[in-house]
Amino acid sequence: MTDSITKRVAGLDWPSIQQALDEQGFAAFPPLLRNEECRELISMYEVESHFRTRIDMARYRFGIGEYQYFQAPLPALLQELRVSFYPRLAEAANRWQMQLGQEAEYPPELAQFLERCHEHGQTRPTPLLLKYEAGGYNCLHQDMYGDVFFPFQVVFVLNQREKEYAGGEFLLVEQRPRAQSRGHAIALEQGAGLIFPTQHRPVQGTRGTYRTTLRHGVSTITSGTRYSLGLIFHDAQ
Ligand SMILES: O=C(O)CCC(=O)C(=O)O
Ligand SMILES: [Fe+2]
Repeated sequence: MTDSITKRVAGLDWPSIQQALDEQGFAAFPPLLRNEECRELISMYEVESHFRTRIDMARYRFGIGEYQYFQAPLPALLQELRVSFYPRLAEAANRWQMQLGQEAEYPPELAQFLERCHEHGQTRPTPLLLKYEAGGYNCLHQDMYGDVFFPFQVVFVLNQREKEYAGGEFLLVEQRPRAQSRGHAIALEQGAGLIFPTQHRPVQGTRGTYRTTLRHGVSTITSGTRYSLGLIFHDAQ
């Protein structure tokens, strides 16, 4: 009973995910990581040698909490997640480019995309673990780390909502041109994830396609501790 991450990712309902991405810009999927895998990721948080950088969010006024960027080589589980999510998201990314009248620019495999990052001096891995305690939060932001960036990222919540923490919804705010912004608060179960846009998404209007701007964050954790795993596909400068 050890079906691989690759198999589990292939087994997600991709037609519905692609449709949700096109219609609302983001797509949640049911638990993909098992409880033991979530526990293992959480326990990695304390092992310094896994990480290249630790950020105390308050220090930069990013929020209250902390996160650490994994160091290369990534743990096998993360590498497999990044490699297996990428091709389907590249499909969506290229579809969105076409809708905006731009060229499909994302190669079909992660390795090719990372080569492009490396050519632009972006060589440091970006997958990260985040940890927030009661009172913690993550301000609305975007995660670009250089000229080259992938238009989607994925986040997983690693512990049990309502049992181990409360509050701490994932927030996504969409800024529409010449209109007020719309917010989504998304609660994720342990091991479940969300695919969301890094910066923009195309929306079909009555007079053609336009772009909205997205920012994401996390609402205040009201009790307990919340850990999450951020899967970012572009490397950083
Ligand atoms: O903790 C979260 O759910 C948000 C993580 C985040 O900002 C990211 O994955 O880029
Ligand atoms: Fe983020």
